[in-house]
Amino acid sequence: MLIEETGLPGLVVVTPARFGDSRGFFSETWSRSKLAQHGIDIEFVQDNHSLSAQVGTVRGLHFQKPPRAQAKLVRCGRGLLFDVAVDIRKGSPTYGKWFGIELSFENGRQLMIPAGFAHGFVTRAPDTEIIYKCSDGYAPETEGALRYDDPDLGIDWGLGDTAPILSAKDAAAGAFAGFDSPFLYEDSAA
Ligand SMILES: Cc1cn([C@H]2C[C@H](O)[C@@H](COP(=O)(O)OP(=O)(O)O[C@H]3O[C@H](C)C(=O)[C@H](O)[C@H]3O)O2)c(=O)[nH]c1=O
Repeated sequence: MLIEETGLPGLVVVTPARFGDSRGFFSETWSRSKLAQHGIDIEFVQDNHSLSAQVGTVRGLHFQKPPRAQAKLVRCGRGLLFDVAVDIRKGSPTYGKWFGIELSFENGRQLMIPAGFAHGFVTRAPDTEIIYKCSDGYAPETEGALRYDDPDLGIDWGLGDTAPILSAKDAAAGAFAGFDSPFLYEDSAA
């Protein structure tokens, strides 16, 4: 398992080993003990899996507020996506900064997103499936959202002039300016 830093504290790229043979490959896509050896000990309680049929589908930027905040371990089961995490932990040295990475079945990469980050992605292939583990269950009453194209976040989704496919919820998401984050850096780092 390879762990790579991203420049945003706590946000890392995880690439599990793949054991290839004449049949294909085997990979432990999640091992609590192996992650714990790298200081990442999270009890995941829910797996999510979504399919986005069209290229240019944007889901996000979403988070659940404490006490139902979710850490996520994100991977791509099929297709290609650009996964983005935004540090929204007040007091963080990288508050308001974002990191993005292409995840695909082929590259086998995963993004380990601690609580205190907003999460979103854009699809770059048809019929793209995202699969991710969450450290708390679904609590819609605690959900928050920020606009994917917020000028203060300045995320480069690689959409060019293409208008994304958005849910009504995401089209109505709030601005980062004036956002009163419920996350404190020390809380997330705890
Ligand atoms: C998140 C979630 C949703 N749902 C139901 C609620 C709706 O009937 C339907 C679609 O929900 P939503 O439009 O919120 O799904 P996404 O836009 O993919 O939201 C997710 O997208 C970003 C990328 C995330 O990181 C979050 O996990 C999550 O916010 O699934 C559930 O039953 N359980 C759940 O945990």
